[in-house]
Amino acid sequence: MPDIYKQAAESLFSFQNRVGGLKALCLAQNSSPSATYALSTAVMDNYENLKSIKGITCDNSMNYFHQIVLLHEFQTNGFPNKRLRLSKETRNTISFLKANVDLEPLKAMKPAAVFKPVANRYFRIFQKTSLTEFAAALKELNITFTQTQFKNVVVLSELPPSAKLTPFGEFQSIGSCLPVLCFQSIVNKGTLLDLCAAPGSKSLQASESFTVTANELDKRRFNILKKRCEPQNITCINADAFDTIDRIRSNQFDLILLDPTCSSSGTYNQDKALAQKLNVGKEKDLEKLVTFQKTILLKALTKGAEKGVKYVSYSTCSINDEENEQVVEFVLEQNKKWKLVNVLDEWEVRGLRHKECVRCEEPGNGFFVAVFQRK
Ligand SMILES: C[S@@+](CC[C@H](N)C(=O)[O-])C[C@H]1O[C@@H](n2cnc3c(N)ncnc32)[C@H](O)[C@@H]1O
Repeated sequence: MPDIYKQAAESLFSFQNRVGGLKALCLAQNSSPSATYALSTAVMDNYENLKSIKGITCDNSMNYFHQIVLLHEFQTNGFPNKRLRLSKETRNTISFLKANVDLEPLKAMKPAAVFKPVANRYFRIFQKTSLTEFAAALKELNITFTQTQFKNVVVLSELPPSAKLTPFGEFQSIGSCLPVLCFQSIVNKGTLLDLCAAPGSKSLQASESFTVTANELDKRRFNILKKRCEPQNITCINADAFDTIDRIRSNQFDLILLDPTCSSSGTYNQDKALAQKLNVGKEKDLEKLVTFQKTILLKALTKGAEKGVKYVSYSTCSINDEENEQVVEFVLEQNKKWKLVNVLDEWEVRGLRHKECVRCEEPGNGFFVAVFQRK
């Protein structure tokens, strides 16, 4: 058994430092990535309670997140068994907590009062999954689910060990599901190029309707993408999206999905205090990020128009106008061959100045999607 406590602490620490999305960071861990993700998200749900415990090192350091993870474990199962192969850091953190923190209030809290999820826990059910089988599996785990407005996206009452649900679908937030749901509402088949694809959630979702090619620049993230996507017959390319766009052949792709690196400010809005403290999305490199987003989208649209692409989606898990509507306005001004297409009428939250676009403003699941159609 690997030391998932240290791995979860590392993932949460990197997530806080905006190295990447929590899911991708956990999946990048060497061993038991799914268990690490389940633990990390459970800690996030419990974070408001854990951070109020007196005596911990409140400095947002790796050590702080290690303490938070172990407090969560202490509260749910007791401190990890000494016989497990725990790292020196985990053993030291347990000793620190035992010596410096009053653990009694944690023991006294009832789990029901403690586990108040901050963000909804979404699950995307595969199209091939029978709802009856899925419901039966959840019943066995004592978990309930509620349907969203999309028939294959549900909210789970709590997070089960992810391996138990692997046959039925994927953990994927409703915001992250939106780009492919938008495409599926316009066309029902075709070829799709996902330009910034790792860790592969949208490529996997898209592969249920389209023939998908998934492109990723970062070698480490590409390896995760490949491991997840190749078994689903998705072609994976490890290259810079700018080069891949240059290599598109005429009529090779009907659709381009562009979900580039962003500030991830939408994933932080579940903890307003933390977001403000970090000044998420308003940091000095926002400008650099926006330049990248504008350049790559413009290139995808320009080449796409030449090579017969019919639709391009642009999405971010940011809630900033600068990374969303302003990027859309910039490219529409620069390239007159494309127009915005109205998507998902039934989705109520729309773009700030463009009712064609969709936004998700739910805490922790902030998202934006625009779909362009070739005129
Ligand atoms: C927001 S994440 C994509 C998430 C993914 N669409 C999913 O749903 O799982 C952005 C990805 O773009 C990749 N990326 C950044 N610049 C790139 C480039 N120039 N070419 C290809 N991929 C790039 C990053 O490494 C990162 O994996």
